[in-house]
Amino acid sequence: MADQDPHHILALPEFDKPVKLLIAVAPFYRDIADMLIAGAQAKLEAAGVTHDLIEVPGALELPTAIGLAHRMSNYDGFVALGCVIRGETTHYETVCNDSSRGLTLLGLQGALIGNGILTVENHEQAVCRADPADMDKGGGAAAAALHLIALARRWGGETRGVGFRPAGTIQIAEGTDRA
Ligand SMILES: Nc1c(NC[C@H](O)[C@H](O)[C@H](O)CO)[nH]c(=O)[nH]c1=O
Ligand SMILES: CC(=O)[C@@H](O)COP(=O)(O)O
Repeated sequence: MADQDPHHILALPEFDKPVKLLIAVAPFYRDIADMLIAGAQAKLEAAGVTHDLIEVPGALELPTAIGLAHRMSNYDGFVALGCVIRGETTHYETVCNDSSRGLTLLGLQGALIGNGILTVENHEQAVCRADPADMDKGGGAAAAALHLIALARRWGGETRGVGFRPAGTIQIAEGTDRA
């Protein structure tokens, strides 16, 4: 059950200022995407935060879409949702590795992202991981984004538009505990 999933053992952070996230979805498998969305939306609602939702064709487009939103809008964080199922060729490795690495590189540049892209061998594996009543990976990705936003607010003030600051230059926001 989702409650047993290690990604759900941290209590959701609480925020004293509004938080807005972007859920970016690659509905290559519509049924799986809908379950991931439901899990992520439930988690964000439980945390009392708002969100927008966009869709792109596939997982390979998720880093580009999130990068655009990070540069051109003012979301506090992002949830990337998708499902990659192995086919006959090596394209699976490309889609998995490049979508994941793209999100990681964006994270290192200051975009606060929870990665809910499933990389599985078959549809059955995807269903139990996407199901909010089972492993709830969509909810887990949303929770991860919220924890990163809480960290950013603890150490660096508002997250909107915050970029990656070299070590030693982070401004400690008034009233927060020093890191
Ligand atoms: N095979 C899967 C894909 N493939 C499509 C790529 O993500 C991309 O949209 C295309 O190469 C055009 O750039 N995408 C998934 O999300 N899941 C798959 O299983
Ligand atoms: C993960 C994929 O890109 C997959 O759908 C491609 O299938 P195939 O390797 O059979 O072309």
